[in-house]
Amino acid sequence: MNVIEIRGVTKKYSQFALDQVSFGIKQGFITGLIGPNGAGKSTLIKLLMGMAVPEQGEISIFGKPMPQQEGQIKEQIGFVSDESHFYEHLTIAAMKNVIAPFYKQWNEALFKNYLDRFELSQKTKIKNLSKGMKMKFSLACALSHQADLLIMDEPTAGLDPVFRRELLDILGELMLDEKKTILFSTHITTDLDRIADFITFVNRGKLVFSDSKEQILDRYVLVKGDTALLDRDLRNAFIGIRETSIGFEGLSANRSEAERLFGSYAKMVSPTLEDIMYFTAKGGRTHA
Ligand SMILES: Nc1ncnc2c1ncn2[C@@H]1O[C@H](COP(=O)(O)OP(=O)(O)OP(=O)(O)O)[C@@H](O)[C@H]1O
Repeated sequence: MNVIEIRGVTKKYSQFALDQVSFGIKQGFITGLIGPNGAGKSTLIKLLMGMAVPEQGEISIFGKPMPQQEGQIKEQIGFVSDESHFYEHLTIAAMKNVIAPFYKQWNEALFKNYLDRFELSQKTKIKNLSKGMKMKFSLACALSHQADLLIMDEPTAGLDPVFRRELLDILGELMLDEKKTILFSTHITTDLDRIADFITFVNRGKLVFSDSKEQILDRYVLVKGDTALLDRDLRNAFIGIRETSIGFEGLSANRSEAERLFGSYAKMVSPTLEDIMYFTAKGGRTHA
């Protein structure tokens, strides 16, 4: 079952357009939303959170239309963003008192539990929190109203490796509850190598793919070989290619075709998500 359905969504800014994007987010899994800087990840998340409205297309969350049923939908969403939406002059306790009444299911014991776990004091003022501490507070708030869907915009940006790993462990723990779903945008793809089940990739405002991580890594192949092997047709078989004095590396989205074209003359290796993102962004093309 899909918790989020996005159909033909278009959002235009003066210099950028999110163009006819469609995909679904499956319940019970972690989906990573990836794309290079300026690809449209935050714009997509803003549309999901009702912070921007699409010019075309439809968004439904838990089967309800967004933004028409925004209030009900948001009860079920925990939102974590790297932009702080808190009042800087308030303490954690005072800020919590502003946030908690918005949620019917706010659980004070759970909130205190997360503050202890994240080593945050209720008395600290928001303005005195580091970036990582703000992220922890934001996560504690998102988790304390027992939302079934966690939407996180670049949650690991600016975090040290220790807390990054702790955060990924917490997300892994949450997934033990099969009803929970996490959508997590990042350009640090190694975080997703660890925990994501599905990957949605946007590039220059277009959807490149939205698929299970296994299927993606089965389909794509990185071909490495001598540049003398390449002619124009073979170059065009790649989504993106990098040539150096010692040879070429090219990404193909069709493993069997690459094997047919290059046979044993080139080396085939499995790409990482970072390779897929790099070559696609460099090639500048979208592909199915
Ligand atoms: N309110 C706005 N008005 C005009 N342009 C905007 C607005 N919001 C975003 N953009 C533009 O839309 C493009 C996509 O931005 P977005 O923040 O969605 O990208 P992103 O994938 O989240 O990038 P990053 O990884 O750098 O955060 C950018 O070129 C940005 O300048």
